[in-house]
Amino acid sequence: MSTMRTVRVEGERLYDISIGPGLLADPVRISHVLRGRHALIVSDSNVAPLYADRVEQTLHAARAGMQVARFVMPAGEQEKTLSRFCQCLDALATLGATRDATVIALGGGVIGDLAGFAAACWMRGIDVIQMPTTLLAMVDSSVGGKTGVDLAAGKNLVGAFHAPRAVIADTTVLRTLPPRELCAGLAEVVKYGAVFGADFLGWLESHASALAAGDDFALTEAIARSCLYKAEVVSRDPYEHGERALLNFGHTFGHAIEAEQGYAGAGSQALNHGEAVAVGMVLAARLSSALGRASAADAQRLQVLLQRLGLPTALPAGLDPQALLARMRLDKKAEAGGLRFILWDHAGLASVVRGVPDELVLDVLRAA
Ligand SMILES: NC(=O)c1ccc[n+]([C@@H]2O[C@H](COP(=O)([O-])OP(=O)(O)OC[C@H]3O[C@@H](n4cnc5c(N)ncnc54)[C@H](O)[C@@H]3O)[C@@H](O)[C@H]2O)c1
Ligand SMILES: O=C(O)C(=O)C[C@@H](O)[C@H](O)[C@H](O)COP(=O)(O)O
Ligand SMILES: [Zn+2]
Repeated sequence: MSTMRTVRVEGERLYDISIGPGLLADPVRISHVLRGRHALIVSDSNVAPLYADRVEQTLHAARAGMQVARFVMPAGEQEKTLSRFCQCLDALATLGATRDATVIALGGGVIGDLAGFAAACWMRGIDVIQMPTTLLAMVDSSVGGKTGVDLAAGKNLVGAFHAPRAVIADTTVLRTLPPRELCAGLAEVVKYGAVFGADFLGWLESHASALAAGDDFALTEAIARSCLYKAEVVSRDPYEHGERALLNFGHTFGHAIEAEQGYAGAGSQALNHGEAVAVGMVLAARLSSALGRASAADAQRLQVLLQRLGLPTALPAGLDPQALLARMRLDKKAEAGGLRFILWDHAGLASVVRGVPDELVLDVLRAA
């Protein structure tokens, strides 16, 4: 990958997303966004052995006299918990982190969400620099400032909006990403095409093989285009009062699946976030079609693309439709008046819809 790309996120907290090879070892870029004398690198048991030394060296080179500590937690969605969050705060306390300290979130979306939430809460808010190491984190979770942790009762139920100081995405780290995780990231990429860009959806169809094979050029292009879509939306609606909710396409079903399965992690058979969103988008498209919005052919087109990208599109066996529906009632889009879904109209267009009958949702789940 040779091209360097920058996407700016506007709004009350303006920041840049830098995308390109070798950025974890670039002290100049990070020196512009580093303050104070304390930095806590938050990472997981897979990523830290690969990349934490490199980042620590870069921090020292960027700023003389930096005190750098690490909080390394076990990998996996099952670890995105309040108890790990508390341990992360303890690590900030041990470091003696002052209000000008920086949290470095080095990892996938689990690390980005948890570390970002710790940064949001420590002394009521310190800087976080997102250094995403999965495709999913590069295209989605590192951007936009949603942070938080899961509860057994549901995904991301505790959290805060806390925009990063910067996002630094070193694309070379994708070479060590397991293929299953690469595919998971492609699900969120497809989401942007489905919801915002018919042209982009077509581009994804014509580059599906290259993307699934991890082609450098195709991935860099997909990351930059996804970040542009997300940056535009979160710049206009940072706190999800309106159109930002469209980024939740597929997530009402997807989050219910993740929680009902007990979350992905060591020894678990559960779908990971990207996979659950892939299934969720297919179900949302079918629900849209059952309501006379999207055509059945469009729903089928989405399913075929996701399958070509190595993603599941069927509900895992053994999940009870009623239990999934009950999970959806704790979705953050739900209101006292009932569920709200992001439904699909056609490629590039989706809407927030209230008043979908429970029976129709159950029909879609039973048929999946
Ligand atoms: N805040 C947001 O806006 C937002 C958006 C989308 C998703 N999310 C959240 O993100 C999470 C999913 O993120 P994810 O898919 O990145 O999962 P993840 O963080 O669990 O990472 C996936 C796996 O890849 C490993 N890994 C990461 N980078 C690697 C690398 N370069 N080389 C080798 N292994 C590597 C990790 O250790 C982990 O085992 C979910 O919790 C989801 O809710 C948040
Ligand atoms: O940034 C957003 O807004 C999103 O909805 C992006 C989603 O891909 C992401 O999974 C997010 O964490 C879901 O947010 P939630 O508010 O439904 O928990
Ligand atoms: Zn998501």
